Amino acid sequence: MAAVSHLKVPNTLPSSNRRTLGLPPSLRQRPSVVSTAGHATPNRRTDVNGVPASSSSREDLRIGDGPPIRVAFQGSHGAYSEFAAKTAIPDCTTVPCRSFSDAIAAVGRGGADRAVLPVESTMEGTALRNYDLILCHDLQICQEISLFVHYCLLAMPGVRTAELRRVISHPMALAHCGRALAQLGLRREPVEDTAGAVQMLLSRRLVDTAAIASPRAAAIYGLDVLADGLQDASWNVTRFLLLSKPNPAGESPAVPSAKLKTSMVVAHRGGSMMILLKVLSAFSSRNLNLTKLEVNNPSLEGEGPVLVLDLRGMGFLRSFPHVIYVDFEGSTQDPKVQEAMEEIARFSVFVRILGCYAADPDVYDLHH
Ligand SMILES: O=C(O)C(=O)Cc1ccccc1
Repeated sequence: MAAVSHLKVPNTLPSSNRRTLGLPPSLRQRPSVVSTAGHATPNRRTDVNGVPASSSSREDLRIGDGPPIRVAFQGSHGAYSEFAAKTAIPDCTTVPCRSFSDAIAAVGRGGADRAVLPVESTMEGTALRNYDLILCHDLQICQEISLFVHYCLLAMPGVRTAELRRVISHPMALAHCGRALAQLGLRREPVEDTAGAVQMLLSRRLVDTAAIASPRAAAIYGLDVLADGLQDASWNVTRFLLLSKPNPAGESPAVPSAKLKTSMVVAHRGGSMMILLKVLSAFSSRNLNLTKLEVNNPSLEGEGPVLVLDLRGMGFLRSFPHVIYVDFEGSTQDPKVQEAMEEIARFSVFVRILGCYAADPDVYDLHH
């Protein structure tokens, strides 16, 4: 995906979602944070009907009356993506994969039922190239989950900070802890994933190297936590999407109580600002709330056009220099949404719905 300039529509959460759970003041003004403290699997919010408010009914129907849902993730056990999967579908079985592409391929060949991908974080918006993968494959977005990510500095038992010379972790983790790592004077080396970095410390018995990973990874692999909360920003949230094979009828999830959300990509002929205004108008004129609006920026060097799989017929990849990513509250079953889509189709080159799923504005916190 071309680098995306961040014209982001702030997350406007309905006031009813603003619940705090005794969190430090710095988090109070944010969306509610759901505590997972002390739970083998995170506790779940349910609505008045006792229906888990944020998972689609398909997941809950399968839980208890069929084999566990298998969720493929990139990394090793203890990776943040694995925790995101366990938070989204507590009874799932996780399937570690070498890369995000492998996680998607696992769903395509039936080795997993879902793939979970980190797609954006509060620190640098959609800096992750995982939207490319979603656009290039025929999977659909079926669930979202946001994690408050705590980065810890882990080292082999007994190693002291003064003995460290370098630190290894997933590129995003290294980026999110830039200030702290600069203060520690450690040389940063990116590896596949955070839990994989921990395994590397162990397998190579590295005593001059630390890893940035989750508190869970420290517990799983028995490493010392030399520091916690290394992230530069006090509010460090990563949003993950769960992908599944398209449901045959293409219908929206029958989720009785939660708000539905739709993600889509709009390709256009250029003149982004004018197109942007038209997209905004198509929704605002119908009181449809956007939760994400980002445009690509093909003028940035090294950022080519965006490849999108056109699902019509046998499916073929198309290349678009100008695209806009939109998430909005509502479903394609809603007549007002259908009117907005028809209006957008009139001035764009191509529109693809990436998925319709239960909106989950809460932020799940590993620690609290
Ligand atoms: O490497 C991991 O643990 C991942 O799951 C990728 C990641 C890295 C940093 C924040 C969120 C997800």
